[in-house]
This record gives sequence, C-alpha cells and structure tokens, in this order.
Amino acid sequence: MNLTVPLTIALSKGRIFDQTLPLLAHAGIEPLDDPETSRKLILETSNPMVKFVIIRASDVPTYVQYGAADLGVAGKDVLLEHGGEGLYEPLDLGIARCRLMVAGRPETPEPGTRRLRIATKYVHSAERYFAAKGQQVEIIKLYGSMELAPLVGLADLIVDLVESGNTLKANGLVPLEHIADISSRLVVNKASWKMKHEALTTLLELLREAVAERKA
Ligand SMILES: Nc1ncnc2c1ncn2[C@@H]1O[C@H](COP(=O)(O)OP(=O)(O)OP(=O)(O)O)[C@@H](O)[C@H]1O
Ligand SMILES: O=P(O)(O)OC[C@H]1O[C@H](OP(=O)(O)OP(=O)(O)O)[C@H](O)[C@@H]1O
Repeated sequence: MNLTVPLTIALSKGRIFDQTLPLLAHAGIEPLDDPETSRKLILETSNPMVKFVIIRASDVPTYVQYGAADLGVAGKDVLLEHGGEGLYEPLDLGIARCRLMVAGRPETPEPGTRRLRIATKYVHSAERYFAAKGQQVEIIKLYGSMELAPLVGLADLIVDLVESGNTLKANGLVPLEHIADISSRLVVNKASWKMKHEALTTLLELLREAVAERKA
C-alpha cells in the first residue's frame, strides 16, 4: 500500500496483536519487532509510513479518541465501556470472539431475595444490563480474575468474558445470562478520518478484503 501520509495504529499485545497481524499483512503491513520480546512501545513496520503503538487493550479507544493514534483495534467489550466518543467503528474484524456474560455459583440466590453484589471490570455494561432488567444490584469494580470473587464471598455474581467456558468451569462457576457477543473492531479517530481519508479508506478496503477471505 502506497501512503503519502503517516498512519499510527494502536494495538494491544497478545490475542488482538496476534489475530490482527494476518489482516494487516494483507495490506503489506508487518511489524519489524515482536512486542512479546521487544520492550519498545512504538514499532516500525515494513511500510515506512505506518507505525504501531503497543498499549493496554482498554487504553486503545482513548489513544484513538485523542488522535494519538489514527486507528486501532479494540474489543467490543472495551468499546462498550468507553462509550465510543470521538471514534468511528467502521469494521468488525471478527477476531477475539467471546461473549460477555453473567456467571456465578450454581446455587446463586434468586434475584429479589436481596440486592446482589456483582464483581466486574465492565462496570458500565453491567449497570446498563441490570438496570434494563429492573434489577437493583451493587457493582464492585475489579481489574481482573473476576472468577475469584464469588469463591471468596466478595460478590454473588460476576460479569466477565467467556470463550470456551474453561475458566468458569475450573472455578466451579456456571454461565447464567448472555449480555452481548463480543469481537474486535477497527476504530478510527474522527478527525483522522477527514484529514487522512484516502489512506484510511484504502486501508479499510484491504482489511475488509482480508476479513472476507478469512471467512471464506
Ligand atoms: N478468552 C477470550 N477469548 C476471546 N477473546 C477474548 C478473551 N478474553 C478477552 N478477549 C477479547 O480480547 C480483548 C483483549 O483481551 P486481552 O486479554 O488481551 O486484554 P485484557 O487483559 O482484557 O485488557 P487490559 O490489559 O486492558 O486489562 C478483550 O477486550 C476481548 O475483546
Ligand atoms: O472461557 P475461557 O476460554 O476460559 O476464557 C475466559 C477468560 O478469558 C479472559 O481472561 P484472559 O485469559 O484474557 O486473562 P486476563 O483477563 O487476565 O487478560 C476472561 O477474562 C476470562 O477469564
């Protein structure tokens, strides 16, 4: 891809980086360093006009919103929490698929018995979900290992991501209610979309092709 303007792409290490790479490779963009072994946070790529910034998954929308990156890849779970301000979400990449669910011990008390405590890193999604059901709950914000909370009496239920269900099972928990299907999305800064329209639409089309080919 021949670019006349520089593009900065925000990615997080791990599954999003690993699963986005083959899609970006279709656009001829490959990193010159491996973020798992390099300590660099800015990676040059095979296209001299494109660089990657390597950040926490939950920080991707913030970098893109403020234009520190022109575009990025973020899980829908993260976007639901962020709210999507300042961002376009033009493409579902169909990667890092999982479900946002309510889970708990098999013997979780019935709603209505008392106000349930919900541990989650997805505070806004959990609040919205229980409010829509008309159920009053107390939300406890955690940053990880949500599955532990019901085991040690911190919470009655959790709201977390489930893929294979192995983490729930290993901790004696069961999936109870489905909140949303999750996959990773391409997000683009609104000002970049205007200022770098040609470069971004070209890249978007190549990524769209790569997503379609992967599905075929
Ligand atoms: N088990 C899973 N299977 C498939 N996709 C997942 C799974 N867990 C998380 N994801 C998706 O991948 C994204 C990135 O997850 P990852 O584990 O790399 O970061 P994180 O540790 O959740 O984020 P942070 O570092 O900001 O706390 C999540 O936002 C979600 O959309
Ligand atoms: O249903 P499963 O296939 O077991 O996947 C679900 C687990 O995956 C995610 O954690 P992850 O492995 O990303 O760890 P992290 O939250 O510490 O990043 C999520 O928070 C669950 O704990």
